[in-house]
Amino acid sequence: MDKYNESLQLMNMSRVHLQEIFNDVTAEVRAWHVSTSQLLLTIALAFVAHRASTVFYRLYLHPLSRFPGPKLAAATTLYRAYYQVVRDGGHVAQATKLHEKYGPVVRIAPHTLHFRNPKAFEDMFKFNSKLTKASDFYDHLGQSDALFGLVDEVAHKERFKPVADLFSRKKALNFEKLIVNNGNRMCQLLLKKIASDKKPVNIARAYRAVALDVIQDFVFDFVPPHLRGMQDESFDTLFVNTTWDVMDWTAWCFRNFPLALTFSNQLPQSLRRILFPGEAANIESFDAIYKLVQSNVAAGPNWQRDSLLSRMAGKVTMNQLTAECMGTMFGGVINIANMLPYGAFCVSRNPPLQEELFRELESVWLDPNDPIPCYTQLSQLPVLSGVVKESLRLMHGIIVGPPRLTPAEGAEIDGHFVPPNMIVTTSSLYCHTNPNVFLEPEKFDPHRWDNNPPEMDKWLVPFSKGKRMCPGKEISIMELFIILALTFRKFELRPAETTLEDFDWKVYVSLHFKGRFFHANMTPRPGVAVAA
Ligand code: HEM
Repeated sequence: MDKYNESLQLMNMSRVHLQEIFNDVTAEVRAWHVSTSQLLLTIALAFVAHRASTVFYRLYLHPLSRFPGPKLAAATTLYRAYYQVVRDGGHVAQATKLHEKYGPVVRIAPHTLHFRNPKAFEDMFKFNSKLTKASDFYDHLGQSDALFGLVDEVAHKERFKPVADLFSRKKALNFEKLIVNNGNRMCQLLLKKIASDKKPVNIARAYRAVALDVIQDFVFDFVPPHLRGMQDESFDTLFVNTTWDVMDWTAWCFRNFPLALTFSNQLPQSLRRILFPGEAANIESFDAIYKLVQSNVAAGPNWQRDSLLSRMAGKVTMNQLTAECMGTMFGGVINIANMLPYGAFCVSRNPPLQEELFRELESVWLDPNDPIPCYTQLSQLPVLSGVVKESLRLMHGIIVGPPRLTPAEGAEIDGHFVPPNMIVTTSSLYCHTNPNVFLEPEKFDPHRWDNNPPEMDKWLVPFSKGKRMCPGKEISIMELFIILALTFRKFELRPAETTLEDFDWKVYVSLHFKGRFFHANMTPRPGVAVAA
């Protein structure tokens, strides 16, 4: 609400300011005895001349003009905007097509080069890279003043300090109990649902809800029941819905046309829901998270547990704290809620693989009503490890790259010198589908990971690489192991009206499925008991 009022106030101030400028200009013009039509014509001609000279500069004189690519993309960002907004997150697919035509490096926007060779990923994200985050990408996500989007390395280091060891491997292991508790609750709710309703289960929704509750336990000190993901067996709750709904074309629209955001800010929420559904969901989440942060902070400093919020409260402003909590909450849900249903679908559509995984789990976990074996033991299981790695590989993590800015001295990327202050980008997609490393790369094949081939491990990069890689890697991998182990030890799944085409994706920050949520007929394995 504060954000809304602030924007309204800003708009009113700009309106008054514009009116004053208009009055001044009109008075000046009258003094010169120039007619309004003459003035408008002059302005229009000046505008056209300015645009034409900009296009000329970009095409023939710009530091990137020697790089190949469509002329339209070199001339205007509208080319990229078209694929992002109108073709609904289709720009990575288009960049891939452009690479087929123009080779491994393509100019996809006036100041941006897109690279395809995995070596470019290595050069951009190596630990000592001098490239920095490209701010416009993070600004439009509302993360410019949060860990995810802070460009300034010193400011980022300061912000990360209080939470650094919360993400460490040792602390991640302490977090295992919370993941197991949430996973057990998901299984109990699924059992209840199956017992009361013979229809296929929307397991994708259940996975989104469990991922949400796990990350909430990491981020907040406490979360009231009405904001949890797993309130009941419908898994149909505010954040379960908004973490899905925010991922639509509106984010790209506001990135390319910031005025659209100003316009959207003037609309009542009901109209915004129709015109800009993703942004409406964003506002709903922001307001709810802001209040949640406020109530958590008010309850401190006698925190119930060690959390991102308790570590940061008092060290940053309320707006910064809300952006941190929101960014980490969404980051912790969106990818895991892609990987779990995709991995579970690929296993369940392959009955011999499902049986093999079940037998492997049964060998270390004889009675399904006993507590799940510890993560260290699960992580030694080869079939389960292969399933987790294939889910990570084929869902790609943050598939957009994300974009980086070259330093003052320029940078060498995949053998090309890129001048200073240019944006360079690539995608984990090209590392994960490189046929020289992954034979038949499109195939979900957990056994390709038998014997842990180091070359394949090196190119598994959904969490990115280097000093700004994902600090939530350990927690995420542990979560995938535990939730998939619970699923396949306790249930047998058969896909219901879900096909591989439902997992076709478009691109926002991570990928977003175009089809229906994964539904499965779920049968409890023999001996699985519903808790009283
Ligand atoms: C499978 C799940 C996940 C994937 C694939 C993933 C992927 C990524 C990637 C690729 C980045 C780097 C983005 C960039 O370069 O701008 C990133 C950053 C980040 N991730 Fe994750 N993430 C996942 C889960 C999580 C979880 C569970 C948490 C929190 C517990 C988390 C917290 C963060 C934070 C705070 C950053 C910003 C790091 C920085 O710039 O300092 N992520 N994530």
